[in-house]
Amino acid sequence: MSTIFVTGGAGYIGSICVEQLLNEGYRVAVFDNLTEGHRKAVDTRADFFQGDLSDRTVLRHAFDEAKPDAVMHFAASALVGESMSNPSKYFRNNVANGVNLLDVAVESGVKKFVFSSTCATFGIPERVPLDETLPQQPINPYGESKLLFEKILRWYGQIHNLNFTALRYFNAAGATEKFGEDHRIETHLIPNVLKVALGQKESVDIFGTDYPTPDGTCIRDYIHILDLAQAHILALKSEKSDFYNLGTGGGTSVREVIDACSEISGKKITAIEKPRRAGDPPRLVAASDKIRTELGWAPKYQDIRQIVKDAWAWHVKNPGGYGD
Ligand SMILES: NC(=O)c1ccc[n+]([C@@H]2O[C@H](COP(=O)([O-])OP(=O)(O)OC[C@H]3O[C@@H](n4cnc5c(N)ncnc54)[C@H](O)[C@@H]3O)[C@@H](O)[C@H]2O)c1
Ligand SMILES: O=c1ccn([C@@H]2O[C@H](COP(=O)(O)OP(=O)(O)O[C@H]3O[C@H](CO)[C@@H](O)[C@H](O)[C@H]3O)[C@@H](O)[C@H]2O)c(=O)[nH]1
Repeated sequence: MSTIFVTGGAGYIGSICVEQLLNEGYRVAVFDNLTEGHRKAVDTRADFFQGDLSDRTVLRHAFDEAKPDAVMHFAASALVGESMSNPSKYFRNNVANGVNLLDVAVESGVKKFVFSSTCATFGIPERVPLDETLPQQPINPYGESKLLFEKILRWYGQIHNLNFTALRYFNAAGATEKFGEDHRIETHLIPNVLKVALGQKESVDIFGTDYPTPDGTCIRDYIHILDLAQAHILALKSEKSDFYNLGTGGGTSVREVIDACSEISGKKITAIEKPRRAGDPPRLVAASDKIRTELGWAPKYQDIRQIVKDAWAWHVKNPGGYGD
């Protein structure tokens, strides 16, 4: 049985990947500083180490105890908008702290590293859907920090013989029965719209209605968290080091997301048109042929309403999130 060391395993995507890894029979050790994550989001079957990636001593201690075969690295600062006002936080956490993790992983003899990268490494793409051959020219510090780490990972792979898979996710969404999305300050579109449906917020903002898209709002490729988790489990088994774009290939505008949330919840959603948010590309949709062909990935959720349905079910059951 393999042991997977999961950084950021108390966060939104990490917690659900941990649950799916455990369901597949892996042993899991979660490492998280709980700045964004929640202790209750850590599956009770996993071991938990509270610590910060900047602290190599604590990190080494956790590796010594867990003795992992592989690392999944979800921990990061991950908000496009915040990165435009506080770039330092992004370069420190996503680059410098990531190098700490790589060093400890290599010293501990880890052979496989799976990294949460992002479509934000591409910036404003020359064409859509985005495949892996497009140039990576980020337009925000968040995307730049993830691109820097991709480059570092390639060097560590080559020099230290570390097998890696970098998954460039598009927009993660949805929930499982037990785990869902609960950020202390919620900036993401779907949970914010659902808060309006729950009566916890009066309205949701639409950031920008003058984009060159059919309805003037930004288009994103929303991928169900379970499809994302499946890609991670396939990546663990891959012997080839590589970079993959990970999305469904379908694009949904901000207005379409709001309509889907209204339909699924049966509630009227008040939306307020606001200026563009800095750092947002107009349209990001994945071409995921490479991961489908090479790793055999096959997403089960293609319809935004199915994704919203699972998110809504979780929010209705947990109106206060994880309650901390
Ligand atoms: N949410 C998305 O749509 C999306 C899309 C593309 C890529 N990603 C990437 O996926 C990963 C997970 O995203 P998420 O939405 O689950 O974010 P999240 O904020 O919910 O989870 C991140 C977790 O990492 C922990 N963490 C952060 N810095 C840490 C540090 N220095 N030491 C220890 N723990 C630390 C936080 O406490 C949190 O639990 C991130 O790397 C993000 O960049 C997310
Ligand atoms: O209240 C809101 C929140 C968001 N948006 C818009 O909705 C779209 C999606 O925004 P959001 O849900 O904040 O996600 P992104 O900014 O696209 O970023 C997510 O998706 C990226 C990949 O596209 C990841 O890299 C990031 O980590 C993750 O936060 C964007 O056009 C936003 O401008 C609104 O109009 N109103």
